[in-house]
This record gives sequence, C-alpha cells and structure tokens, in this order.
Amino acid sequence: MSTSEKKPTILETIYAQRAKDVEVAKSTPGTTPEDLSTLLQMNLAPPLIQVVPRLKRNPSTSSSSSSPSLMAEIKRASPSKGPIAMTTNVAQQALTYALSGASVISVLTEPTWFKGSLFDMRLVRQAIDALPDRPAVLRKEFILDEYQIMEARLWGADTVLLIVAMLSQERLETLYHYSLSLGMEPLVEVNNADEMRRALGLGSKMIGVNNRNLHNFEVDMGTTSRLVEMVKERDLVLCALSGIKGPEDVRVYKEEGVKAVLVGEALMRAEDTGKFIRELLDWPEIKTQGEGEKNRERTWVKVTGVRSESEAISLTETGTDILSFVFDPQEKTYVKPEEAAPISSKIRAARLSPSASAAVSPYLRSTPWFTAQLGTLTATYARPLLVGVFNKQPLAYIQHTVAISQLDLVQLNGDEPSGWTAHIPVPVIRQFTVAKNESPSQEITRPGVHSFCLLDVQGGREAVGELQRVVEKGEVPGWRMPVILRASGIEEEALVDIIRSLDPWAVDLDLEIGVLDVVKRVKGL
Ligand SMILES: O=C(O)c1ccccc1N[C@@H]1O[C@H](COP(=O)(O)O)[C@@H](O)[C@H]1O
Repeated sequence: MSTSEKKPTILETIYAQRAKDVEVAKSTPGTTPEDLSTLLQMNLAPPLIQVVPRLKRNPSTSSSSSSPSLMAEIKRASPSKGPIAMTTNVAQQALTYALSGASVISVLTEPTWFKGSLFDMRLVRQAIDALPDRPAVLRKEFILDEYQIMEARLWGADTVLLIVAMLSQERLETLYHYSLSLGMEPLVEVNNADEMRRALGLGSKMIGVNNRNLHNFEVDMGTTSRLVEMVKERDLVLCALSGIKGPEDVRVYKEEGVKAVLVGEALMRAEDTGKFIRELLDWPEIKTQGEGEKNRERTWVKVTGVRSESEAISLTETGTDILSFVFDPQEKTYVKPEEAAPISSKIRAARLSPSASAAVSPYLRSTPWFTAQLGTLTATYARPLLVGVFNKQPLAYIQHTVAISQLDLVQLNGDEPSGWTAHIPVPVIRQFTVAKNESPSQEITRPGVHSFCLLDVQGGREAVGELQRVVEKGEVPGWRMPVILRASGIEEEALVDIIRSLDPWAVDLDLEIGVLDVVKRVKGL
C-alpha cells in the first residue's frame, strides 16, 4: 500500500494494524506459517464447499423470476457505526441465517474495529456444519498475506475476501491464486471501474461491488448499478455489498441482474431476522413445521428380533415399517448375517419404491439435521426398511454384515466410537437411555454423527416428560425432533397414550407373541 503525507484513511489504518497483527501471529509458537502449512498438509482443515454454485441457489431459485441470493453478515461493530450488536451470539445468528435461506455467511474476523475473531468464524461453521446444503462461510477480512488465507481454511472458511483497493496488482494476483490453490474461490471486492477491470483481469468468478468507499465511508447505492454493464454476459456472480437496508434496494439490483447481496448491519439489527430476510429478498416463506404439525403420515412401527422369512412376511403384511435383525450373539433373537441375507432378499424383492410425494422439497433444503435425515430416508428407501442391530461388535463385522445382509440402516446399542458412523455405509441409529429425573445425554441431539436416535425409556410413563423435552427442544425451535421410542417394557395402554401425546416418528417393539396385534393398533391410531 502506498504511503502518503496525508492523514491515513481508515482502510490504510486498518491495513497497517492487520499487517502488525499478522506478524505477531506468525511469530507465535504454534501458529507460525510452518505450523499452519503442516496442519494443512495433515488435512486438518475441515471439508470445503464451493461458494459459487452455492451462491447460485436460494429459496427462490426454482421460481421463474428468482431473487438475488443472500450473503448474510455477522458484524458486531464497525469503524463507521461503532457498536452494532455486541451481545449477539454468533452461532445462533448464523443458524438463523442458514435456516432463513442465506447462501453465504460472512464473518468479520477483524478484532479492533469490528470486534470479530477467527473463533467467531469457527463457531459459525460449527453451528451450520450438519445442515444439508449448508451456506458457505466467508472470511471477511483485510487480507494482505497468504498466512491469513491458511488461517481461513483451517478455521472453517470456504472463501475469503480480497479487497482490490488495498492490494497492489501483484499481491492481488498472488493472493487470488493462493486462495484457489487451497480450493477457495475468493470474493474480489471493487469500488470503481478501474478496480473492476483489475478483478476481471484475474478471471474472478465472484465479484462484489462495495457501495461503501472504504477511504471515506461514503455509501452510494448507485456504485453497483454503474458497474453492472461491465460484467454483462460474463460467467460470474456479481454481488452488491453495503448499505442495503430494505426491499426497495434489493428490487433495483434484481432488475439490473445482480445475483447476490451482502447485508450486515440491517440484519444484525433486525428484530425478526427470518421475516426481515423474506421481505428483503421477496422470498417465499420457508416451510418449517408448525406447532404439532406432522412431517409424515403416522407413527411408524419397528419390530426387533426377526429370524425367519415367515415372521418377516407377516409383519410386512400387517404394516410394519422397519424390520430389525439382531446381530449380537448375546441376545436370544441373534441371527447370523448369512441367515438374515435370504430374508432381506425376499423382502427387498417384494417392497415398493418410495412414493414420489415423499421427496424432499427444495424449500426444505436447509432443514435441521435430524428432520432432513428422515426426509432423505423416506424419499430414498422403500418399506419395510431393514435394520441390523449391533452391540459392541467390531466395525469390520458391522461393515461385512451390512453387505451380506443387505441392510438399509445400522443400529448401534453399545458405546461404539462416534467416528464409526463415517465408516458405516448406511445411516446409523444410535440407542440412548432416557430415565426419569436424569438429564438425557447431550449426544442424543448432537447433529452430524448418528442419523436417528432410539430412546429406551426407563421408568415408563414417568420418564415421558424427559422424552417430551428431547422431542420439542432437540433440534431448532419450530422443529420437532424425530425419535424412535423403544416401547418394549411399556404396557400397551401407556404406549398408546405416549404415542398420542408425544407423536414419535417410530416405536420399536420386540418380536414376541401378540406383537402383530400391537402393530395393528399402533398403525390404526
Ligand atoms: O462498515 C464499515 O464501517 C466498514 C469500514 C471499513 C471496511 C468495511 C466496512 N464495512 C463493510 O460493510 C459491509 C456490510 O455493510 P452493511 O453493514 O450491510 O452496510 C461489509 O462489506 C463490511 O465489511
């Protein structure tokens, strides 16, 4: 950056401070450039998503006149406004943005003027990590050194900001290509035609026009509009940045063909963030489950302990949705994988394809983890589903059994390591115990590891309160968590009451005399 005799502008001041901050980080034991480079070589950076394709999808994409996509910013404070939202919890804010349809979450990581940090960015990434089709994470920074791009990748960013106004052409090109080498297409920020030419010269696929002049803070909403012509017919996403306050601002950009808008302050100050976003972008309401609304037809029945073809067939004919084989030799209903295989084949040959209506709606792309798992399951598999139940068997045995017995799901009843789920090729159900006056395990509601949970209720009716809390508070407000209730040991009338009040996704019954009558009763509820 060129030095001048005049008082430095805010951009020059921030640049100078960030250059010092980077030197401190680089010379701190544990975070030297060599350390970061080793961490990258060890593949310790979390997986990436590609920002440009993600930016092209938003809740209005399927309609004939799609609205711009949203880059929603986490911005506690700014040099021009001072404090904006100092007490906002960044993880909650990010999840709200994601569930409201944001394609990108921009996180200011600069500490002095914006009160941000890499820790904020990590929390944002963690909060949205398990969502299907999660938004991309942008490190919104004053990037002047490759070191900051390494940091960004290691702390969970999918893309970084490069501000043309503060970089020589040589630095800009080097940083742009370095970011690409780590798999991240950067957002290149410009403020005038000269800077736009420099960004286009890079071959940038994502250019943001900042309506705010970073030297004098002046916001001119026409800045983006004046540069639109320069990118017409080009294969890139043009984004309008700064000063966007209401739907009228976005409408103008939409008509001009701007594909995305970045909004910070207005979102951080919004009272009802989801509503504000819908109105701002003229998006359709994103469907969430209303109070008591079901996302499926009726309680499913899972029966555990199937050992013969005749049992499997009569259960299927009675309407059982999930058949479970027990592969634990300690159990009296144990079957060997070779014995389950022909039963699976018979059931698979007879079952119908999933109904088209079960397919996941595009508006539900950003549903919370467990609900989305259920949506995928019902859209992908025909019923009855075939489950293998395991209790501390070796991983290799589980993998072998999935293949031999053609299982749709695996149920883990022991304390198998959570990392195993990544190596089991079908969705995993994990069993937990829920007991009266005992806080349920936090693992039950932790998204991203198991796909479904089966809750073994100890204490009959009296533990139902705990169960109720898991179902209602388990995921995100407004979303009831789908759970499988282990019903064996609960007498039939109590079970019927529990199903009526709790509306679990499924109940799990042991195969024993009289189970067919219970299946019929549950299916008839
Ligand atoms: O907002 C500032 O004061 C500022 C100062 C220096 C560099 C960037 C600044 N803000 C940027 O503003 C947008 C978001 O704008 P808004 O909050 O929606 O008006 C974003 O690009 C920030 O990085």
